[in-house]
Amino acid sequence: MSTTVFFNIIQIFLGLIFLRYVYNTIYKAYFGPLSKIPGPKLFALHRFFFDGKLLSGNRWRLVQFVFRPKYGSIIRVAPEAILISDRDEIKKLIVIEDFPKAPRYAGVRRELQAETLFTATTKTFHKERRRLLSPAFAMKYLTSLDPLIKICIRDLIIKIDQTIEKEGSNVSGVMINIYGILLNCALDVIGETAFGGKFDMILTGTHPLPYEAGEALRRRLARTISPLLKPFFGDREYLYTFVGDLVKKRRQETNPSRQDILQIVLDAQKESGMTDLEVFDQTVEFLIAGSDSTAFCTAMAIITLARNKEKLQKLYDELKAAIPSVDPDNLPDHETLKRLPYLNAVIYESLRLYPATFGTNIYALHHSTEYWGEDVNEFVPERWLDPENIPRDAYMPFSAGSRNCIGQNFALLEIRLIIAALVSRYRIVDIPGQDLDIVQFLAPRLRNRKYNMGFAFRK
Ligand code: HEM
Repeated sequence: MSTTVFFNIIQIFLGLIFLRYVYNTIYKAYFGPLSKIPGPKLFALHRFFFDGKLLSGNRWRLVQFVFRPKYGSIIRVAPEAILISDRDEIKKLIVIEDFPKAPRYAGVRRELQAETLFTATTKTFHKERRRLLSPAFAMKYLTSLDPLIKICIRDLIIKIDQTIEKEGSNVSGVMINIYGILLNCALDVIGETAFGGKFDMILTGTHPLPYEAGEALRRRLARTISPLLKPFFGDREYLYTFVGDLVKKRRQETNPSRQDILQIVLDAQKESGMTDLEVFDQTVEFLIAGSDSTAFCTAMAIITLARNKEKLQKLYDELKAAIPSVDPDNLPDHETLKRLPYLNAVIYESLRLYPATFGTNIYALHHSTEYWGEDVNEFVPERWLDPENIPRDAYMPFSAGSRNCIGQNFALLEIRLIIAALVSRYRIVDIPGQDLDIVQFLAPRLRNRKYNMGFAFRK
């Protein structure tokens, strides 16, 4: 066979493969089982169009403000992806049918096969891992983590106090980057409760571990684009060494001094035969799942309060009656805080307006006039004071069903303590003219991790 004929055959062969691909793509988009679901037809051709929009961080805006009004509560956004914001359909999917998570979650694993609680796609694995780790987040156990969380809130107050004392305060107080400082606080809290000690992010502003955990996540996501990228985006050594040393040190203690999340994971290891790498994966996962999300929610609650002065005053009045004074060595008691109706109402309402969710379209569920009424976009904590007002199944800031957030009580405890401490101790003033530029890559956050607010001591 001549070379020309050989190349012609190869060309025809490749041409046929290409045609088959084009045919399948078009067939799936226009005639496949999902073709009846409304959505942008271009996006139905290839996942690339929807994924590509993620790079700017503004994909959530496109979904909420362009697609949702145009296509309704069930939208096809890729050949095999739909977004749902109808409460009955969401419930059916994640509670009643309890569908497993999509295979794409594997992308954030260390290795494609290395399942973790958050990324588990196998039901049996998830059930067992959840059973093993649940004690770390049980309400009773959280009470013993309370003093560890307070160590970090103490730092938060000391840091803000020092800034006010150093810079003096004018009418609107000293400028504090509320988002930055609350992110540091959330990182310190996970450090203190799951990594044997806070990272001192609040006091020093830097520690390699949180950076390295974020870097590992970015590298893992990059690897999902193509396995060929693995040599360029491999994991770095630091995380493994840090966690490895920590675990070794803890195991050497005959009578572990700290009953923290790390200890629960190590106890679970004894019971289940988890490998050291699995212990590593699980602790790093808590850092990733629990820091940006909690920081975002706490910061949005404080910012929204400061923008609604009457509500801020109402909260202050409630706190003042319940906890007369707050200082670094006298922080509010969570047992008292969890019973304060307006504090809880503020937190629930802020989580409604700014949910830190992934997956299904919870943002649209929380912003639906059909469920919440005409004031859906307003900050109305009062709606939470009467449980009858809350629409059933239309509120899921921590998701629902078997894959709901294992850390939700932990997060609520932390958010209550922080908001109560800040509102009781400081006069907090919004500084107008700043953009609340929310971007979402995995969880939502403020674009530059920055929002300045005025802080002064309350008289
Ligand atoms: C306000 C703060 C938080 C919010 C809004 C939040 C929200 C969520 C949501 C919506 C999910 C479901 C995700 C999905 O379906 O893919 C989830 C799962 C999870 N969250 Fe959170 N979370 C918060 C704080 C935390 C904290 C503090 C931790 C741990 C220390 C944590 C650990 C986890 C884990 C491990 C899962 C996976 C649970 C499972 O699949 O069984 N979260 N979270």
